[in-house]
Amino acid sequence: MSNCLVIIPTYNEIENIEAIIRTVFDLKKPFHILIVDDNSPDGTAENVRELQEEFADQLFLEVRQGKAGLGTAYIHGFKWALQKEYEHIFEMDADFSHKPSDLLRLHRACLNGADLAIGSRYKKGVNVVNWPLSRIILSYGASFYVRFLTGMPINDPTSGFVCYQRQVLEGINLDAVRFIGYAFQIEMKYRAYLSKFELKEISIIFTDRINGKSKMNRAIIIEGITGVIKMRLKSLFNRKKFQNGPNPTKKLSTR
Ligand SMILES: Nc1nc2c(ncn2[C@@H]2O[C@H](COP(=O)(O)OP(=O)(O)O[C@H]3O[C@H](CO)[C@@H](O)[C@H](O)[C@@H]3O)[C@@H](O)[C@H]2O)c(=O)[nH]1
Repeated sequence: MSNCLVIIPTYNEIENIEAIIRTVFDLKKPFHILIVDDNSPDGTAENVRELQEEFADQLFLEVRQGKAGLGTAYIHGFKWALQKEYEHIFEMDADFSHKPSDLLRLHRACLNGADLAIGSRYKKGVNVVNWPLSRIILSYGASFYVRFLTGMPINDPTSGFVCYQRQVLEGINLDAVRFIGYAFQIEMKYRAYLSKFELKEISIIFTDRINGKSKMNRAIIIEGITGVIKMRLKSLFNRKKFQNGPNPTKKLSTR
């Protein structure tokens, strides 16, 4: 039994899914993988089912009815993981924009005491390869915007490459998480930050996908811009709702 689960949300990732799964299973650490697929029309889930015959005890699949957003896909995955024994739960994109071998670096940071390790594109300059300038400006600008509004000392709050200690997910009220697009990444980090968990950024290089398409759209951008202001105001007026905090009774023993 592995104590590390990598959650990969997928929508139309047929060109990447098999390669990313094989690459993670080839790493030195025995990771498990949970794919949360939103009934992708391109047959991503069927491809995963075929691979489950080869990786029966390591590869899991949850298929939802339709495209319902990256945020709710992760919440679904977190709840699934918390019903099992996993101690470290990772988020990673399916498209190789996050280098699977960096999972080991995020894991090490959590083993060394971080509650939440963030694969950070902006910890040391701008480490993004092959994104158009407009996307870099949007993403980098978003980091300034979030830091300015929330005061959270994180250079890459929208990063989708993360390792959570189990106790962080147990300490956050997952049913209260509101964002469904990429702003979900900001909300999770903000809730963890307000709950006094230790967040640590690990510098990574993010390389834009070669295969398939980004699911970024206007609604995701608008949710990010307006949602962060609402989130900040809510946290000012009702801080307790954001501050579940570490729950010592739920902490796992160090096995
Ligand atoms: N199940 C599910 N998966 C989804 C959905 N939308 C996107 N995904 C999956 O989520 C991952 C990230 O989506 P991309 O569309 O590839 O993201 P990106 O544009 O490259 O965005 C990156 O930058 C964002 C902003 O900095 C990050 O927030 C995001 O996590 C990612 O790293 C991919 O595995 C994609 O299939 C959805 O509605 N449902």
